[in-house]
Amino acid sequence: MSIYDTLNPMQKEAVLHTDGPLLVLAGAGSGKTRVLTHRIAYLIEEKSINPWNILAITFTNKAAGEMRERVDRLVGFGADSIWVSTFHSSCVRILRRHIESLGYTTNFTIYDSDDQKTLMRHVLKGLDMDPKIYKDRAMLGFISTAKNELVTAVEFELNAGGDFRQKKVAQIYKEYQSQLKKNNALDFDDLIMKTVQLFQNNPEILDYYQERFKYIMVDEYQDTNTAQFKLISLLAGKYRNLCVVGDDDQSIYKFRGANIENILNFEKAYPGAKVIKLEQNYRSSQSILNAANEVIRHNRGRKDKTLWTANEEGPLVQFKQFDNASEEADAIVRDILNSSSDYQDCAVLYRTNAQSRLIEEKCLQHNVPYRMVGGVNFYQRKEIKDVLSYLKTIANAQDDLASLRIINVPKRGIGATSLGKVQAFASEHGFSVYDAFCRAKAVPGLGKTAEKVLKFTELIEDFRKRLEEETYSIHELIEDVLDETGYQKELEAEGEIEYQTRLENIEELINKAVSFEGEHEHPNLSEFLEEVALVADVDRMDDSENRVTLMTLHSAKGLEFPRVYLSGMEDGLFPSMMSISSDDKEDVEEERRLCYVGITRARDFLMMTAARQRMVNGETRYSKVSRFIDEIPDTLLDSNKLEPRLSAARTLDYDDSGLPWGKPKSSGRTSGVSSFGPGNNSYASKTSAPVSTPGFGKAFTVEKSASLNYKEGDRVSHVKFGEGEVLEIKDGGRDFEVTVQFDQAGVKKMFASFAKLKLVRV
Ligand SMILES: Nc1ncnc2c1ncn2[C@@H]1O[C@H](COP(=O)(O)OP(=O)(O)OP(=O)(O)O)[C@@H](O)[C@H]1O
Ligand SMILES: [Mg+2]
Repeated sequence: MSIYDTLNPMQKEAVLHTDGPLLVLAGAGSGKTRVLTHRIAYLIEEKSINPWNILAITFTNKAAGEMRERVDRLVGFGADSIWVSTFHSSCVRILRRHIESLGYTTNFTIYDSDDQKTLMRHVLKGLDMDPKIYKDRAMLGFISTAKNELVTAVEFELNAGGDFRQKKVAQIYKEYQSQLKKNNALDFDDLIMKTVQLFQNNPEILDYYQERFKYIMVDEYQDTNTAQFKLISLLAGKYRNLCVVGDDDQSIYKFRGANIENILNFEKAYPGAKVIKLEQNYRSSQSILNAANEVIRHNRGRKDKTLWTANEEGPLVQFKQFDNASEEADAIVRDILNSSSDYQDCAVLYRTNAQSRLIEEKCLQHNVPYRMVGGVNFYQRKEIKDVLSYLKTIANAQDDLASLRIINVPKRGIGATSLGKVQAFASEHGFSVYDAFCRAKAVPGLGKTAEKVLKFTELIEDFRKRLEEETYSIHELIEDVLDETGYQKELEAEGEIEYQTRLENIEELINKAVSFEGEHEHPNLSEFLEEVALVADVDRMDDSENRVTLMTLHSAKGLEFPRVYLSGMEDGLFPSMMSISSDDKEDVEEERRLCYVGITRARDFLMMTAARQRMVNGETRYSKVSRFIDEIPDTLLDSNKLEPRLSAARTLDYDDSGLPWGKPKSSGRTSGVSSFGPGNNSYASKTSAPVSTPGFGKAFTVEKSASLNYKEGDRVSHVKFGEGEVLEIKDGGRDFEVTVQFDQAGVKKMFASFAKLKLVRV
């Protein structure tokens, strides 16, 4: 039996249609991604296309890796010469070869959102603009939107006309761009836009890539923006062998400039295009698919399509409403424990990153291993950014942000005033900051500080020399940087817990370097930094371990899990408050698509949950059940939503604002939430007296430390410090502060959620 026999007739048709434009427009789980992988195999095996001539674009690096693996399995050879990568990674590869024609050098740095913010603040300061009026995030937002639409700073200025504010933004955009250039750096949006410019200005380079990529495929096409659309149009312009697959119902990146028209107008942009629709879902049970179809049916302005499945009916979709978010999280984790599923088959999805904290805590409490995708991105952590800044300075002397970040980390007695002088000197002579550091003696007024600065540059130069030796590896470099710069010593001085966590993070970076070295024949530092800059959050998921996955709905796109929990189904959270209060109806529709994405990640089992009461930004919010739940007929739900339920109140007490909380769900549609705050109940206060809960006329007492499974006087154990006795547990606001007398390590004070203490049963 050939691999193509495992496809249904429509899928097969899509695989066999290799020449000319093709759009596969189909709902979730209908095998779009599978069509792409089989198509690649078919091109190579049956049509004898050179793998070298194939370009496949995926949405995340993880998806790229999976696709490569699947193709590898199908064809068994040649897969490594196919370009399977994200838009950003493909553009980086192209720019690394050709960017010089745009006036950058090929060792350019890629700025992440933190770097962008730092740079923006610097720009606003330089332009003497009030950061309260011109907020860095808003300005970066305008610039990003412009870039996604391929609008340059100059065009932006022209478009601004007489509009005062727009003119100011134009000025900021211009300066931001010139600072990027000065730092030989590109932001993420630049990667696409510069590649488009490169192709537009250099027909011979475009021609080279058109010849190279004779067959182009794009997954998740509904989330491409104008710049990406242009890029693809340029590349496919000559041979038109372009196959895109997507689902207009899963377009969830409008806020990043995704243009749903790209998919809806594909036939206009590519006259004669073949369009194939797939209607059979292979992923989900009938119950799950029914619920998904019901929700998405409520969107207007969509191409009508109904998915069916031959899969089993499976259990009804569950909906459970809890009194508060802590109970919700607790119930989810308990349900995972009670199920017979492997941890790795379970995913907990949420609308906002902030929701993950409670779920994480409950996992820790119940000893359920988990991996969190997103949240505080590993690479955003201070110590990681510090070490990477050293590496960036070593790799690229033009990266001012990096050099400025570490010149006085660890402390070298080089103050802000001295740095001001160096920067002034640098801009006067057109040097990078690092080059100015090297000429510290010539910087006016630097005095004795010059020596200190030169010591730093000597160190950097020394590292560079070592790197020239072939036997010297990146992970050795990191270790030497930690040691010889005194960075590690300074960390040690911060206190045990801080030091341990930070060091563990750095160790993880070293591990990353080691595996990078294993994967590359000639590992080089710039490439390592590039790979690190491009790891989207979702790429940190490691399938090899048996862990529950916690992730936002956005990062779950394209993935599937046997058992899915969709948490926080509350109006005001999901759909978000912003979408509800927006004048644009389309905003709630985008949230609804996100809900559809969430539901359709599940294969066999789906539980949706809501909390009546939740802390949001330090305020207690009382919410009604999400309208998306209302949209699913009761017959399709196994639900407790109509039963007013009194909490078992194990862990929390409630604020006594005198306001009703979470009225039992009414049958009418709701259009918002009430937010009362600030609440006083992020955790119950230890000293709190029994409080009465309005609306229920019943009082309950709460034992604060109930959410920890140990108390003062108990024996506990810690991964690093071993066993000890709990001396004190204090309410530290967001977390408990626990003081422990360890047998070996002495007295330590730590936050409960970080310390991960385990009760030792004696
Ligand atoms: N013809 C088929 N026979 C058996 N299984 C299939 C078939 N087509 C797809 N599948 C399976 O169905 C699941 C969903 O397929 P795939 O991920 O390709 O769907 P998709 O349309 O890309 O979904 P999404 O819209 O979520 O990205 C996968 O587990 C895939 O292996
Ligand atoms: Mg897919």
